[in-house]
Parts: sequence; structure tokens; C-alpha cells
Amino acid sequence: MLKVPDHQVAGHKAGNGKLGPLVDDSGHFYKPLQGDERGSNEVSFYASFSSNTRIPGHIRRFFPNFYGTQLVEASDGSGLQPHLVLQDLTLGRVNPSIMDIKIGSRTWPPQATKDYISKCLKKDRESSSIPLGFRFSGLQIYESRELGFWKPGKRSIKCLSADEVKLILRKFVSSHASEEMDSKPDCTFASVVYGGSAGILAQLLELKAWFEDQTIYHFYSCSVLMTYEKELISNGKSPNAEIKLVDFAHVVEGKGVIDHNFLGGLCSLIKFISEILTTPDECTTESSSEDFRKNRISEDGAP
Ligand SMILES: O=P(O)(O)O[C@@H]1[C@@H](OP(=O)(O)O)[C@H](OP(=O)(O)O)[C@H](O)[C@H](OP(=O)(O)O)[C@H]1OP(=O)(O)O
Ligand SMILES: Nc1ncnc2c1ncn2[C@@H]1O[C@H](COP(=O)(O)OP(=O)(O)O)[C@@H](O)[C@H]1O
Repeated sequence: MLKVPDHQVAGHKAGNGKLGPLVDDSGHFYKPLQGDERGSNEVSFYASFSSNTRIPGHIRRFFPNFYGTQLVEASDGSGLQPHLVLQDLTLGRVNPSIMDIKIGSRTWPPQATKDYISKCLKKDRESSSIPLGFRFSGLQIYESRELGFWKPGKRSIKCLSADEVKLILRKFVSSHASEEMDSKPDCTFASVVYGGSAGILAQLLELKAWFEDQTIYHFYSCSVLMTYEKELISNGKSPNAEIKLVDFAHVVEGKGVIDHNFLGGLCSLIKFISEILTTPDECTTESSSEDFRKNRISEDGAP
């Protein structure tokens, strides 16, 4: 039995007659193939990546497992449609906090049409992609049983200054993320989620080392998905912090050249996260939280 995923934070979503991914209860994530070349491109990438013997095992673990394609009943009621069958990255996770971070200051591949380039360039210019080398595509932060998740609106998290980005990255690992905590995220979980030998920073550095060398693929418009479970920490366990790469609709051949667009964005993200670990007590400025609050109010349409 297929259903709409509980924890999808970005991208095209199923529901209300729209086409989007579905999951089953045995750990598969069914992503509909977009009708144009994006769908076939993503299938080609997964097929190539799965069979490429030059990909080291410790890097392969940063990608969802690929189980081919399958015709399944699409979420928009259009009948049987081809879907990528992927590993469901949220399987078994309880109340996961998740961030989808689109990496690279440029999100369009070289062979894109003029129209597509101008559409992407507009989004890249208006968001943090060009100045910072990455942008948030979507996120959810678990607060508590009473408060549930904090899920800021899509627009409010894309066009952020460096200080606002720091604020979000701090909120992600804080005990409270909601409005009243805007100016002082406590970063309580920074050391166990971002830090440590198996934490997010260590994983990002491992990925970066591969990107410093690999010239097989260029990953335009691809995201790092960061996930952990806050409640595990309260129960004295490891937070199960993990990074995975998702969205390969715009991956192209590297042709022997470093993917400097992705690598640059990754380095920038790493720098932000390292700084949180070295200065966890540093408070973001009152003005950045006020700016973020204003953005959110204008998006929600109500104070
Ligand atoms: O459809 P839109 O306008 O919402 O744009 C999608 C983007 O949403 P956005 O509006 O930027 O939040 C969407 O961005 P997010 O992943 O949601 O950040 C994708 O860029 C998507 O492109 P593709 O599936 O990777 O080719 C984008 O899809 P296309 O417009 O390229 O079909
Ligand atoms: N394999 C997966 N398992 C679980 N969730 C996923 C998986 N792939 C993507 N997602 C969720 O779906 C969102 C959008 O994925 P993405 O591949 O970027 O779709 P789109 O091409 O529509 O932008 C991600 O932010 C994440 O929340």
C-alpha cells in the first residue's frame, strides 16, 4: 500500500491531486519520473552510479540505494506511471529533524535551455545560492511532543543572509526552534549532531575529500539531506545523524574536471557548521532574527 511520505521537506509533493513521491511500508521511496529529460536523466545517473566500480564504498553510503524503475499508480490519479524506486531515507526514523540544502551557487547544467537558465538564475540570485554557495530548500525541526515540528515556509528560508543561515543551522541543533527562541538558539545538540567522529561535520568532510578528487560527475541542483532524531538523545542514545545526497535530475558528466560548483558550496556549508562547533555560545544578532521573523510574517500573511 503506497502513501504520501510523512517527512518530505522539499520538492514536488503529492497530495491534493498533485504528482509527487510515495512510500511503501517496506522502505521504498517512489519518485515519479518527470516527463521531460529530467526523469530519464535521473534514471541514467542512478544506473551509471550503481554500476560504476570507481565509486568507493564509503562514498556510496551517502547516496540512496537504487532499485530500478517501476510502474505504479501515480499520486495525481493519472494511472500507472514510471517511478524511480529508491531507498526510503526516513524509514524507521521517529520524529526526524531534516534539512534539504541545495548545493552550488549555480543550479543549472551547461546544456540547459535559455529559458531554464534564466528561471534558475533568478532563483539563484534571489536566494543565498550565489552569495553563499547553497540554499535551504526545505526543513523541519522537531521540538517536542507538545509542539511537534517547526516547519518554516519555503520562501522564508531561501533568501537568507549569512547571519540568517547561521541562525537556522543553530536552530537545527537547539532544544527549541520556535519564534520566542529566535535570538538565542541554545545549540544544545551541536556537539552530538554536528560534532564527533561520526557526526555531520565528519561526514561532510569525507564527502568533500571525494569531491576534491572525483571528475566523473557534476551535480547541479543536487541537495544534501541532513537528518537526526532528537528523541534518541533524550533517551541517552546517539542521534543517528546522517547526510545523504538527493535529486540527480541535473547531474552531467564531469569530463575529467572537478565539480567546483558543488565543491565550493560544500566548503561554504562546512565552514558555517565548523564555526557553530567552535563557537556554540555565540548568539546571532538580534537584527538577523528580526529579519527572519519579518520574512516569515510576510509569507504567512499574518503577524
Ligand atoms: O516547479 P517549481 O517552480 O516549484 O520549481 C521547482 C523547485 O521549487 P522552487 O519553486 O524553487 O521551490 C524545486 O526546488 P526545491 O527542490 O523545492 O528547492 C526544484 O528546483 C525543481 O526542479 P527540479 O525538479 O530539480 O528540476 C523545480 O521544478 P521545475 O520548476 O524545474 O519543474
Ligand atoms: N530517497 C528518499 N527517501 C526519503 N525522502 C526523500 C528521498 N529522496 C527525496 N526525499 C525527500 O523529498 C524531497 C525532494 O526530493 P527531490 O529528489 O529533490 O525532489 P524534486 O526533484 O521534486 O525536487 C527531499 O527534500 C526529501 O525530503
